[in-house]
Amino acid sequence: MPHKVFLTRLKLADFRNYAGLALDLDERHVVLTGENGAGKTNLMEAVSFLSPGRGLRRAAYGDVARVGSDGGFSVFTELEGMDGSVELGTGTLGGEEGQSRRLRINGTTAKSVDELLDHLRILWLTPAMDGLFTGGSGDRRRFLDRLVLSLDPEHGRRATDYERAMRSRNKLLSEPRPDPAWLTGLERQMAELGVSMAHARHEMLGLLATLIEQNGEGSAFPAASLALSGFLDGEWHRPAVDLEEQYLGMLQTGRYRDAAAGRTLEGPHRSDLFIRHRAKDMEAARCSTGEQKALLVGLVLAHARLVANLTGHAPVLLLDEIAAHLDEGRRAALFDLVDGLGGQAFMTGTDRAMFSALGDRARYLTVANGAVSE
Ligand SMILES: Nc1ncnc2c1ncn2[C@@H]1O[C@H](COP(=O)(O)OP(=O)(O)OP(=O)(O)O)[C@@H](O)[C@H]1O
Repeated sequence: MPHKVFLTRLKLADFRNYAGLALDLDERHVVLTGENGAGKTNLMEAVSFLSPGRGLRRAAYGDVARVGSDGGFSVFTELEGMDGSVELGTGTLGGEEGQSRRLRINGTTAKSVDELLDHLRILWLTPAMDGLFTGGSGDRRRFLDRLVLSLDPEHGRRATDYERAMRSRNKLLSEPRPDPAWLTGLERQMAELGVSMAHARHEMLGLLATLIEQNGEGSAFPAASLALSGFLDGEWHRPAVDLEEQYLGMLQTGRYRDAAAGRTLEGPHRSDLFIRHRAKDMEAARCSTGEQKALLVGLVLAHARLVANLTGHAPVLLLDEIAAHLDEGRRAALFDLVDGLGGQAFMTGTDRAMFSALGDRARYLTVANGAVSE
């Protein structure tokens, strides 16, 4: 059984509709119920800020700070974490400095919010992800990159550096006579970063596929088959150095075309994740709404299991409105699966009765107007 990571205390200040909140928790799951607009998702979003990035809404920090506050917000937690008990505090100061998020670990300022990954992994599933299979490829790439990031903390930096090099190359190509040495330098950077980014994505899909294979069919949630395509397809058995040279060559021969297009037309930023319902052998986008939701739940649970297996620590799960579209049997099966992962899960819904199958495995809290009560 993986080691359990759980929040024992959560404190918010000026976070969305919470002027202030202090909540003591224990190792049980947390069920948040309340009317629409009460602040359930906001509370989950606050927990999602205990991972690097902009949280489960991908929000601008300025939007997160409570309207009427001075523009900063904070999220503080005490945690039984991957490295023992720890206090984590994160937030922004507002004003000019409001754009970057600070992190303090046991009262000491950390170099980067990436250090959160030393203490916990957080995965989430929200209604906004319902369109994952039918929406644009950017959403699926981001979804995949979050999966990779949960196991490989370097992935985020590689992706950011790749994007930065690509933007510089695009800008340089828009100039009348770009410096070829500078261009080659940027392209070499893109080749190294791009290949290692794509490599990490392929590796993640391979691990996930093996885990899904081992678990077989027969769960309440269907198994998915996953494939990445659109960048160096069929080449991933070759050594990374060869692939870097190949991509570098593609960038160099594509300069005129990319200059005309105003963007880089080939690279890992163009690949797409193809997801199929395995038992039906049907692409996910063509499955029914309910089937898509079940596939997504299955995928997130498989990923959570993978994180638990590989790190030895079960991730904290944020499941927003997860029970709403499931029948009673599926709901009970979901709760058993979530509980079986061995981590702490936060779940929201409008009706407490929907969670009855969880019994005393969860703590039940009511949210109203940015306040939480038993
Ligand atoms: N920066 C902010 N300052 C103050 N209030 C905010 C801010 N951002 C959002 N809100 C408010 O927070 C409220 C609660 O939103 P939240 O998404 O948490 O609701 P919820 O309980 O999950 O509801 P639902 O069941 O409809 O999903 C909304 O009324 C919204 O207007």
